[in-house]
Amino acid sequence: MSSSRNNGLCVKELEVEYKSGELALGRVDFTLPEHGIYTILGPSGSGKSTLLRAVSGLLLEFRGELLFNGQSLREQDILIGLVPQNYGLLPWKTVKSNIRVAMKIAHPKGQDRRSQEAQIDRWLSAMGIQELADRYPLSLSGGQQQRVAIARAFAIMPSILLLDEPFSALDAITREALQQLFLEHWQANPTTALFVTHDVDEAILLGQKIIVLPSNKRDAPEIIDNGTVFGLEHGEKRSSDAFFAQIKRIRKVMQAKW
Ligand SMILES: Nc1ncnc2c1ncn2[C@@H]1O[C@H](COP(=O)(O)OP(=O)(O)OP(=O)(O)O)[C@@H](O)[C@H]1O
Repeated sequence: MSSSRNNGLCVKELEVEYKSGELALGRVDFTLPEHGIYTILGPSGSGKSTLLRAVSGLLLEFRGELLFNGQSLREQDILIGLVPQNYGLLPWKTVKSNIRVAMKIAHPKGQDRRSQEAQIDRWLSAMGIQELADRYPLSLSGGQQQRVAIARAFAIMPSILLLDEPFSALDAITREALQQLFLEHWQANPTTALFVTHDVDEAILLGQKIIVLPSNKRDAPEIIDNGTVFGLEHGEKRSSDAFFAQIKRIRKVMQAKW
């Protein structure tokens, strides 16, 4: 069971049906290697958030199996970070306290107070939001709240990081800057990441593979290898031939399956 083939997050024949009988997520099968990053594209309602909720442990009823490094995900003490669509910040806590609380929950016997505070400051500054440390979430713009949510997700150092359209509220320039920032931090602090997006460019820029969910949940998802683009310098990806070839390929899949 410990062969390298099994290393990472294995999503095996996962299917989710709500009590109403509605299929929320058609069958999905993939293995995301440890410290790898896959992006997930799909039309509205195709089950992208449902997939993340099942992996995160928020959704307990599903068919299929979730394994991490060859063993059931639920039976292991694995730290999973989730950046939900609505950021999930506690409105009654300041930015700094939001991160502090998450770190305390994630690592109850963790660092002493001084190194914890230094760690929080490091993440706030990495996300360019140190001046917001004492503000409350509701006084921040959507983009600022997204930065806090991402800083918090990285600060707890999860083994698995799940991101549900984390850059959706951002203008194009800020979005590009945060994509680069996100990749830099993911490379420096490797974690196994699933990144949901509506944006085809973003899926190609950030994923080693791209999982395209179909609108008909009886159809199989398409899993597209994106190693050629992913291996390029981030700043060179958008202008590469490989990037344009991927856009064409994904558009074809979207025309057939959306
Ligand atoms: N709690 C629930 N009870 C019943 N059905 C649900 C529930 N949550 C989601 N669904 C249904 O499951 C399906 C998948 O929803 P999900 O939110 O995962 O889609 P999505 O791809 O993330 O959509 P979007 O891109 O709009 O965020 C939808 O048809 C939705 O209506």
